[in-house]
Amino acid sequence: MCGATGVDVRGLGVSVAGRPLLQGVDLQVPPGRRVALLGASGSGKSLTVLALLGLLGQWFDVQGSLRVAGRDLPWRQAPGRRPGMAAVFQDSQAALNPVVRLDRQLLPAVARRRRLGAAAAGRIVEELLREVGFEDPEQILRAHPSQLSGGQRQRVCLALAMAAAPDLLVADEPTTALDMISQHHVVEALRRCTGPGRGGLLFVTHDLAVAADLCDDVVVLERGRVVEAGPIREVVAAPQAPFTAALVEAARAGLRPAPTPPAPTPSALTRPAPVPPALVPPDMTPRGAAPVGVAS
Ligand SMILES: Nc1ncnc2c1ncn2[C@@H]1O[C@H](COP(=O)(O)OP(=O)(O)OP(=O)(O)O)[C@@H](O)[C@H]1O
Repeated sequence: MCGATGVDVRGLGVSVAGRPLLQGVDLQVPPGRRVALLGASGSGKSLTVLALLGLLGQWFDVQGSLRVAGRDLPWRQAPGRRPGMAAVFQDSQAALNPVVRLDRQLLPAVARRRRLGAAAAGRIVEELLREVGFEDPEQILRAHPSQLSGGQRQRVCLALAMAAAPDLLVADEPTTALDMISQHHVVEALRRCTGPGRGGLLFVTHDLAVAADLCDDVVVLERGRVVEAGPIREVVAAPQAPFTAALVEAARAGLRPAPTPPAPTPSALTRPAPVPPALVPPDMTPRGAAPVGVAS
């Protein structure tokens, strides 16, 4: 549904009681492209997402235009009515009913969204769960949300979002509360569900390393304004805005291995845990520095 033009936000401004919160935000997500929306806490990422999904409260004044597949859309629309869009949020616990088994949540939702009978919906649910990385979908379907880890719950939410076969998936800080291994599984699931030949992705995060691993482009927000935008590899290699340069430097510092401990024979307890290679985008390692995850 996003057609050849995808999603095109121009001059988005949001204010409340005359106080500007977003100003002149431009954001494009071409079909099948993965775009990171990056910014510090309070920079305006969530407001941008809410505007995109049509979910901003009436008390916000909104300016600018939103075109999806060449069609102008209003800034407010009833939940679930945005054509071609689906979303996952940070709090996967709140997105699922904790006291209802997952099969009783997923099957009716998929049957409704795809207009299928129970048997066909069951097959689609299994396919979706496999796509987000579950080898045994039946075991997941028999579980209650509280029996899953945060990362597993997030992938269930992703499967549910993909039931709508969205042209644009909005993932609002889906990995923020997760440990590195769970984060890796969620990132790989997002990679499988979006990209060329699939829908586009708007990946909202404050983590540049994860964004660089997953996304093609980046839009950097600072205090409600876009301070940098472009292909993420170029931005990481040569950030123009001071804020982006600080983010790149911080990400590099965070990814460097800890100094070698003084003990002559380092044990597993004194060594930094190895980072899965897929979590470390190659161009985040400064020239001359040891690759992350390789014990020095
Ligand atoms: N309902 C509201 N009323 C007034 N100000 C608001 C409201 N919601 C958000 N803001 C302000 O808008 C700015 C952007 O908030 P937003 O939640 O979009 O930031 P964010 O980048 O998503 O931050 P975080 O990463 O912490 O979620 C902040 O200064 C915030 O205080």
